[in-house]
Amino acid sequence: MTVAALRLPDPRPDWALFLDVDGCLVDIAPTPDAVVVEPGLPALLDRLAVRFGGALALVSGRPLAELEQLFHPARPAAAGQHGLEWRGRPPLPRPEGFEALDAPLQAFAEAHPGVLLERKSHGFALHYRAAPAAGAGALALARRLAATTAPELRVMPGKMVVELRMAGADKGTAIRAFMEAPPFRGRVPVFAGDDVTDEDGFAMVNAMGGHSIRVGPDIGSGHGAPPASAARWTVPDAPGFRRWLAGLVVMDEPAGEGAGGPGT
Ligand SMILES: O=P(O)(O)OC[C@H]1O[C@H](O[C@H]2O[C@H](CO)[C@@H](O)[C@H](O)[C@H]2O)[C@H](O)[C@@H](O)[C@@H]1O
Repeated sequence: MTVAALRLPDPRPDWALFLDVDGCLVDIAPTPDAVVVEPGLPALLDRLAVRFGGALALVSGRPLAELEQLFHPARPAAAGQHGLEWRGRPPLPRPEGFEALDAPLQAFAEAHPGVLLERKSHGFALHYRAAPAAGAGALALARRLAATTAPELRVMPGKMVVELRMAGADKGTAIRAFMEAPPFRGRVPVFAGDDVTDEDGFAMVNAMGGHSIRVGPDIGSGHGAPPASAARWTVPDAPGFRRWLAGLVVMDEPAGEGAGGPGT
């Protein structure tokens, strides 16, 4: 099993940066719309994009429109909804049974005070951060709906959330797609994430000879024991990750790999 190293890789100008949003670029907040973007962050993203030859992308579970709103006036490359949504590409058709999910999910939210239903164009998220006892029920409901009503949807537990999203893409396939074209092609992929939903991204950059960075210790979804993470590097928290990110703007010329490299 991989054991994440307790430090971060030495930066190199030939990196392509892939960044998760919640829990990395912004701290986890009580509700999705309560997150706070640090005032200098949009400008930092712009400067990093320049630093890495344009090879910087957000890879998030959030819809693209929200990413653009959050980081305005910066508008970095981005894949939304866990790799299902791409700027400039026609939206995918909605999966069979999608509309029929709204009513039972909304009924669950109404029956469990504190549970919040987030609607996306190709998925739903039942947030139970304010009602942790509802987590098991939310997961059971999502599994039942996926099995009986919408077979193209996948159940994906995350941080105090159960997501139902269309199959066919994930953060790993999103990173691979970015890496197939300029300005990403030929670079070393580096992906940072904090949640179990980021594991596909970690596995992909590992397979491509890149760096996987886990932000924070609690990669688990809250459902049972935390799964082992494929990430090879780790940083204790999101503010620490953002400090490291800020340092990349002023990095020296190629330093090579740090002594010892990541833990294995
Ligand atoms: O892939 P990400 O960019 O990390 O997005 C994952 C999900 O993040 C949001 O939910 C999470 O963050 C909220 C705000 O901090 C928090 O309240 C919630 O408990 C977390 O699960 C977002 O609402 C989802 O749509 C994203 O898929």
